[in-house]
Amino acid sequence: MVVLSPPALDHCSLIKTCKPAASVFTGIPVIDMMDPEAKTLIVKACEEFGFFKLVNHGVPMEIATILEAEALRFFNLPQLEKDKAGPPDPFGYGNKSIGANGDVGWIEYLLLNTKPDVASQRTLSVFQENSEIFRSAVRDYISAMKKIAFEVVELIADGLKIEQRNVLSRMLRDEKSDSCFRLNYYPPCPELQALSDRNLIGFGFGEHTDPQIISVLRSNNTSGLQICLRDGTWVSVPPDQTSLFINVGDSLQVITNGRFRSVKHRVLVDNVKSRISMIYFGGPPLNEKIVPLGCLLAKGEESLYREFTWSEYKKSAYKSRLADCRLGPFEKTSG
Ligand SMILES: C=C1C[C@]23C[C@@]1(O)CC[C@H]2[C@@]12CC[C@H](O)[C@@](C)(C(=O)O1)[C@H]2[C@@H]3C(=O)O
Ligand SMILES: O=C(O)CCC(=O)C(=O)O
Ligand SMILES: [Fe+2]
Repeated sequence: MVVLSPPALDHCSLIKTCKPAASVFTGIPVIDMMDPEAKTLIVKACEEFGFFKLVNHGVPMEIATILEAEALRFFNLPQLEKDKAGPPDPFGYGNKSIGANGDVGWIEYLLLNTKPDVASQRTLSVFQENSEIFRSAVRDYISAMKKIAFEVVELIADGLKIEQRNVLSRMLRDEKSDSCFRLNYYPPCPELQALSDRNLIGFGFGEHTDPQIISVLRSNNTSGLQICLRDGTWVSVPPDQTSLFINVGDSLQVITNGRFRSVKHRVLVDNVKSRISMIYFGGPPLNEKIVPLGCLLAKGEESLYREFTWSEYKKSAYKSRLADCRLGPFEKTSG
């Protein structure tokens, strides 16, 4: 933690020392969803990076553009109005505070339920005139993201040569699937200018892995997202508002017995540009057992993890800090 002289930064907890800026990475796997080889390339990307960019995905850009405009309209409302939609317990508006265990970032967000016509609808109606436009934009976007997530995990099953291609998608398709949706807004942080000489970087969202099976992310054209490569190097992901980015989550790491790795990622803020991102987190039903698929285990290979349900994992994950290794307590070696 760095203590800065007032009045520049009353939010100095959001600023951490950092090694020199990560380089822009040109090696992110790009998967064309229409490519007949997509299934094989997706598996390779999940093994090597736990992350890839999806193009030719067929989601009309307009759906994202409309939602982005509505979200910006919300985040530009007076603070008192936005606060009416909070706190995020579990769904609602959040500001700087991430989760319940002391993590902070230079961020505002809306956490929403992915089930049509429930909490998210109420959250969105609290504050806005014409909130039906926002609600329907959220509904349309979530429904497009669900389709993509189902297809991606079915391609994964194909690529892994699993006979039952719905072995993963059935968990996301289940009406009890515990998925969620997040709209993140990272306002520009002008004070960062003064800090750049001192090698200081502001975090919008600190490093973490996503706990679910798979996350589907779309952002505007502002950079900030970084991923951690297998060798521990942090690299910047070039933004691309027309593409979708897929993250392997902790649950998929377990289901593949570590063959896929959940990707560590984080978001840095910019001093002039705001970033907006929208993420669908595809999770299993609460009572689902998260165990390696038998067909993926080689003869004699044992699970690296003790058996647990998504409900148990989620309970434990939500007690952790962002940067914690959430799978640690479930690894067999840790007793
Ligand atoms: C600090 C936390 C925020 C988080 C719950 C947690 O205790 C650890 C995981 C965090 C995370 C990361 C991915 C998603 O953004 C999220 C909604 C999730 O499911 O796990 C967040 C949680 C959150 O913001 O509440
Ligand atoms: O905003 C982003 O690009 C990533 C945010 C993120 O990792 C999250 O919400 O879990
Ligand atoms: Fe994340």
